Amino acid sequence: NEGMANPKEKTFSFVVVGGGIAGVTCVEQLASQIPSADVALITAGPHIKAVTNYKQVSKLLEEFDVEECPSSVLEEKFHNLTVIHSAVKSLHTQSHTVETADGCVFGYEKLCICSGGRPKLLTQDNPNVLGIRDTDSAQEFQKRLSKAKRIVVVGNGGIALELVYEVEGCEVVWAIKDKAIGNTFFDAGAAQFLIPLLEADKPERASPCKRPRYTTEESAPSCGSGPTEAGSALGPDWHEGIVLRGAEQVSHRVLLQYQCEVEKIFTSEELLNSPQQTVGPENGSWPIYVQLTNGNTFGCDFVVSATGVVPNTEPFLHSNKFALADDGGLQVDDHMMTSEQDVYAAGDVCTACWEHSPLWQQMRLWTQARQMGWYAGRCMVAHLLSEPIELDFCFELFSHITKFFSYKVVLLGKFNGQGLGPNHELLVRCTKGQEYVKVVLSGGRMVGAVLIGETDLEETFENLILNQMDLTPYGEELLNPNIDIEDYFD
Ligand SMILES: Cc1cc2nc3c(=O)[nH]c(=O)nc-3n(C[C@H](O)[C@H](O)[C@H](O)COP(=O)(O)OP(=O)(O)OC[C@H]3O[C@@H](n4cnc5c(N)ncnc54)[C@H](O)[C@@H]3O)c2cc1C
Ligand SMILES: NC(=O)C1=CN([C@@H]2O[C@H](COP(=O)(O)OP(=O)(O)OC[C@H]3O[C@@H](n4cnc5c(N)ncnc54)[C@H](OP(=O)(O)O)[C@@H]3O)[C@@H](O)[C@H]2O)C=CC1
Repeated sequence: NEGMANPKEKTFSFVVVGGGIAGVTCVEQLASQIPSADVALITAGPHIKAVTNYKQVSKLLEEFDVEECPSSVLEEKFHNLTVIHSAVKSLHTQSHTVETADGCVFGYEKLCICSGGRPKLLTQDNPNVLGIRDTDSAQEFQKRLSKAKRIVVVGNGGIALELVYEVEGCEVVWAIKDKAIGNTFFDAGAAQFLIPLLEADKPERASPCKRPRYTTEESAPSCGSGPTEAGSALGPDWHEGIVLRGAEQVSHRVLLQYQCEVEKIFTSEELLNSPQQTVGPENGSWPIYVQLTNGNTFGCDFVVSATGVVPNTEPFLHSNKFALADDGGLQVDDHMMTSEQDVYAAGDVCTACWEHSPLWQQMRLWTQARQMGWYAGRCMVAHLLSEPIELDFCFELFSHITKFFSYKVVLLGKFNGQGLGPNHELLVRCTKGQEYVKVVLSGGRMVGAVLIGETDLEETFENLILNQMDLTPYGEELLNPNIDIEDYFD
């Protein structure tokens, strides 16, 4: 048995792998619910992520800040917790042990894998194609941007939306596959509402920079050595603590390239060696060139591949038989259990494979990482104590609060009509520069909503979605701004 090659350092009741929001929330549950149980958090990065200023906005909507802090903060809070800073190299489910990069072996009764994800880059090993995930990659991006005149951003999800709005002083060529911006979060109508903000100069910030939340200056104690391991994912407002400014004296300059993908990425040397290449007027003067499928080629300082995440599963797969989902995540059931005995998973690394509520879908977000970590911890405790446990209420309805282009954005349920086919109708109310409200109705009942701006509708709409009331009699009055909708349904 490979796992027994090294002597076991210690056996814990619970071991959690990963110091991101899923792992830390899981550990907090475990350590607080059974104070007599030995709990270990094994994490590759030097810091851990902690949820602060948690606020329950409504039944399901939640808001919180995330702080990167030394693990001692957690150990001081929970005396039954040990934090081990080393990457898990292998897992041996037969012997219930994990082995870390520095050769230590730890036993577990129950294990939760919360190893997150990493950027799904367009190309690997190209120093001019960057992904943004953790503090180090954000700092590298910031450093490269400060000298850049033009960058190409590829992808149409969360990171791209944030970057194209936040980056100043640098031309941004934004290449997206779709007809409208922000396909993972909203539809063409919402995109139309937001587009003018990309064309205008950015308003001056009242307070230019908040306290930087993400720093790697102080090094945390580690039981391992070797190259820096990937840290936890960034999260809400990550860009507020750092200056995202290029080398030019401009505010926004975004050149959108719709409905295209990257055909080829090549260097100026490759360009000179293939004279048939058709490129723009700056032929040869950029470190890297991106040829798009729409026939346009752009020279740039570097490319940001904001093209999604891949679950971090590798160290756990070797010699185990984990069932994987199509997106590469560890399949988990409605108790956050993987296909291997006594092994649970939560956060970006897992794929929720239970039969979902008709109003919920998985998205790899802070909120879901926190909810899954919390629920996985509760399940692990319940199973250890042989107690029953039911799927948590938070998985009834998808809910997310975030900010794009400085607007508050609330997403509820099937906000983009996901999976509903043509069998749904939309009601939209839009006031340019102020708010965009979209409601998705199916069979006369509200199944989703997108709220951009200070609409104050989230709680009422959440209730209407949860209680599945037939709204047919109200018709378009539902969005009549002259009616106080809360009174309407009292
Ligand atoms: C730039 C950016 C902005 C984002 N903005 C938002 C936002 O505004 N709102 C939102 O809801 N979500 C946002 N997200 C998504 C959110 O950050 C993630 O969904 C969430 O952090 C996932 O948490 P996690 O704990 O599953 O994984 P992670 O945070 O990735 O943590 C994984 C942990 O596992 C550790 N690890 C990995 N492999 C090993 C190993 N082999 N051994 C030991 N430890 C290991 C890592 O060091 C890390 O500590 C953003 C993501 C990025 C990259
Ligand atoms: N405010 C928030 O809530 C934020 C959340 N995040 C989260 O962080 C994680 C990482 O963000 P991000 O990288 O933006 O991931 P997302 O999953 O949000 O978006 C990825 C985007 O890239 C597109 N894409 C995928 N492959 C290619 C390709 N080969 N060529 C061109 N486009 C491609 C996808 O299109 P398609 O879907 O059609 O494949 C999609 O538009 C996500 O989990 C995201 O939810 C990040 C920032 C902010």
